[in-house]
Amino acid sequence: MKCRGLIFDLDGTLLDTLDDLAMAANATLENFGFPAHPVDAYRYFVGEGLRTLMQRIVPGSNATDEQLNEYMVKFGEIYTNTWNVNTRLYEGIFEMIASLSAAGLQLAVLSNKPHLFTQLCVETFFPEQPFAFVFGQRDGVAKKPNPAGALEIAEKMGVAVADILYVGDTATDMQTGNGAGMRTIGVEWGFRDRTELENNNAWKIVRTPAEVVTYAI
Ligand SMILES: O=C(O)COP(=O)(O)O
Repeated sequence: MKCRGLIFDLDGTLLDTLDDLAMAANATLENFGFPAHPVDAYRYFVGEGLRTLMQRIVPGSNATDEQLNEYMVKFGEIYTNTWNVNTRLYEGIFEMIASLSAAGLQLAVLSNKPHLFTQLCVETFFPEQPFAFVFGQRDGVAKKPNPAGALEIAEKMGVAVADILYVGDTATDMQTGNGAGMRTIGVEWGFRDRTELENNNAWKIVRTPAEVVTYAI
């Protein structure tokens, strides 16, 4: 075994959530009379949690906390009903998780998506519950790239950080894993490009989920 545990990012790594996130965010903008953004722009808007997403998509940069809270509530109302229209596992993810799980490795998800939506996504797409720990953004825990969530998972797994692979698709993910002292794997099928992963010191960069398995087992 080349590691004892793996932590996965969710949006852009396990699940292609881009269309549904963009649709709900644009519907939120429309609700408040703001212009929509092209779906591809959301590749860069998403990644630092829901509050930051709202800050990035509304015009100007002077929204108050109260306004941001209102936007977040509206987004939540919309996304609750529409999160699963086009969302799907990336090709090869199901098989990758099945192989890692069958090998007895401990698996976890760590996302900046709100915690309840993270749990909903994982429960829906992985009904066989291969992940021992599933954490989205939670009150009281610093979001990624702060390594707090990754370190908490390592402790709960009872595995040294050097024996954990952290897999994600963005600079934030590479910074999180590296900051926790884990080896980071950047995935090319996600929201961002290879250069971003290189510039943020990915230990390895992979083109397919099957390659992750070769670094793990
Ligand atoms: O919803 C977000 O902001 C990002 O979610 P992720 O951490 O799973 O990429």
